[in-house]
Amino acid sequence: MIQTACPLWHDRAVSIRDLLRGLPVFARPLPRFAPADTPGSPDALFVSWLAEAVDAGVVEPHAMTLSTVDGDGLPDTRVLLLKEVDDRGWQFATSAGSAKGRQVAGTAAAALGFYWREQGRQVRVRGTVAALDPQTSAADFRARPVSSRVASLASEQSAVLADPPDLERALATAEAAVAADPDTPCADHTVYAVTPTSVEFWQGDADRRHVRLRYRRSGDTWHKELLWP
Ligand SMILES: Cc1cc2nc3c(=O)[nH]c(=O)nc-3n(C[C@H](O)[C@H](O)[C@H](O)COP(=O)(O)O)c2cc1C
Repeated sequence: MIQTACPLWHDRAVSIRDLLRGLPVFARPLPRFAPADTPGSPDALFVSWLAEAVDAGVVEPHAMTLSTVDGDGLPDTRVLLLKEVDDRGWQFATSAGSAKGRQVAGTAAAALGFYWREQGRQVRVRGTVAALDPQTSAADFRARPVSSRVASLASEQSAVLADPPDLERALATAEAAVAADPDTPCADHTVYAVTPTSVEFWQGDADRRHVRLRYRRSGDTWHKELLWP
């Protein structure tokens, strides 16, 4: 049985429901968003929002949820880091053999979600997803810090870890391999790109007059539309 030092919730005087209802939301100064002044493509607006998030001190503004669909049609989601946004799409790096890697190999569709809470901003990206060329993945792997390369080489990401010492042994083996040859490649490490078909920018407002702007792609053209909050 797993022992836990966490205090049990029912030792507290307040119910979870009451605690949740009492939590404030958007109770801070939030930026204004004028959809009329936005660029023609969502990438340009995303990059400018990202820069504003960095300037505002948002913690890990490049952390995003990646949602995928498994072979039974069941959605799955997890947090990843955004690696790049360019004309190849919105990129992330992971193990092709992981759960998400297998899911996108089966269903090439994905959604990304960003939440910059300090600014009350959300960005949603929906589209198709594909692995980039192996050279891009290899270059991305080489550019990672040693500890990240060792971790990737050692990991059978998402497989069941039946015996925790297996992980220590795999890390020691990977560490030795990288020490012997710093350019040890990792065939499993893959950069994927999401090609968006729609991108929504959402600016929260304390009075619930949230502003939503969606870009929808039709062929090579982006159309912009406002959505009811
Ligand atoms: C802030 C944050 C950043 C993360 N970045 C990555 C990442 O860039 N790549 C990755 O494979 N996993 C990353 N993870 C771990 C994933 O959330 C996830 O646990 C892992 O990729 C296995 O997912 P899967 O079993 O659905 O394939 C990150 C987790 C957090 C909380």
